[in-house]
Amino acid sequence: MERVCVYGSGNWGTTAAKIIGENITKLPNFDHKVSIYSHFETFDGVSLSDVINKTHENPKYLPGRKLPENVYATSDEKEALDGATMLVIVVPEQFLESSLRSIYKNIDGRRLKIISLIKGVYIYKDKIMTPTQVIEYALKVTPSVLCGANIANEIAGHEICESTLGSFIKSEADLWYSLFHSDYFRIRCIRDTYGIELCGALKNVVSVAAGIADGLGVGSNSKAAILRVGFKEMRQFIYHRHPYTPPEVFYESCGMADLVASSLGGRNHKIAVELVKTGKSFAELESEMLGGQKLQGPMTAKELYIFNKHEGITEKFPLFTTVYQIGYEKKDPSEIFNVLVGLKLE
Ligand SMILES: NC(=O)c1ccc[n+]([C@@H]2O[C@H](COP(=O)([O-])OP(=O)(O)OC[C@H]3O[C@@H](n4cnc5c(N)ncnc54)[C@H](O)[C@@H]3O)[C@@H](O)[C@H]2O)c1
Ligand SMILES: O=P(O)(O)OC[C@H](O)CO
Repeated sequence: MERVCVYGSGNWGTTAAKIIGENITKLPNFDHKVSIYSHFETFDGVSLSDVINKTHENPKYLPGRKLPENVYATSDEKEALDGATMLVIVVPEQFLESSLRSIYKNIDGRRLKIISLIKGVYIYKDKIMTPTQVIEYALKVTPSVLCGANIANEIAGHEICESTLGSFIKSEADLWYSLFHSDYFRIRCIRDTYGIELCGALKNVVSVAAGIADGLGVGSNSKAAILRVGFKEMRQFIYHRHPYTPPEVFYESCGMADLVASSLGGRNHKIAVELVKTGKSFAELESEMLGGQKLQGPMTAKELYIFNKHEGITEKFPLFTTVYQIGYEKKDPSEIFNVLVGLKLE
């Protein structure tokens, strides 16, 4: 019998629990109860997990969407993980390492099947690592990954979309597929994880660039040019790190589609528009506008910059570098268009 725990009760974590809670009641060999680990916080003076359990709604991170009654939240990690065999890790990248230390302590050496829904990267000295690599290092399992053009609020409203499930273990991919795939959330599986995750992280930087372009009030042609350069830098960076990345990674939901969706309606895009209009910092805008949700794009731009500088390759990634400089070094936002340069036949 499999038992599922969703680790994280943010905007996407709550939506993932909703999808799984809806699907799981049709699946034999699964405990139909799904736990959500909710980092302790209060909402209107009451513990958020108590509010979720009483109202079947997460009013802080996914207001207005009912969760199925078989989904329950707890801020007691031991309770959330008790008996779990399958773990969905969906915390903002800034909390992954501390979360893994707690998970390690609370699973008593059990080997869990894990899937990461996180979009971000980590720099350790001269290495750049993806969330599944960090999880693998900490918990000694090979996680799968789910990543795509997946703006949580739309999926919670059952709007049709696709997502990419990456795994190297077919039996686990089949289980994750049965938990996530539905009429409105269409899962396509491929044999990869790192390329998929790097797409998910890097597109956040490109969607910041797209937001900067929109904040400057430019038209569709200019924005499309920024997306073209961003997509090119994503491919170049991913092949630089993982030369054997399967090409379909770029053409599945986790690649091109996520880049487009995030650059039209994601949080990174929205905040970047305001950065240009108000001159405030990403940190100020995040706390003023996101109600506790976390931005990943600016952080990833900084991590990429540190890594690329160490490798001596910042000039090969002018868009990634310029996003970092606008966000952290007060470069003028209009300089984003300096990444569009002419090209003559050789
Ligand atoms: N929201 C989306 O549309 C979406 C879609 C696809 C992927 N993602 C990715 O999913 C991941 C999680 O994003 P999200 O939208 O669920 O979260 P979110 O941005 O809503 O973040 C808030 C979460 O952080 C938790 N938190 C705050 N402080 C913490 C701490 N000290 N330790 C642990 N947790 C803490 C909060 O409890 C809450 O669950 C991110 O990597 C994001 O890029 C998000
Ligand atoms: O809202 P964003 O910018 O964090 O993007 C959310 C998802 O990654 C879209 O797929």
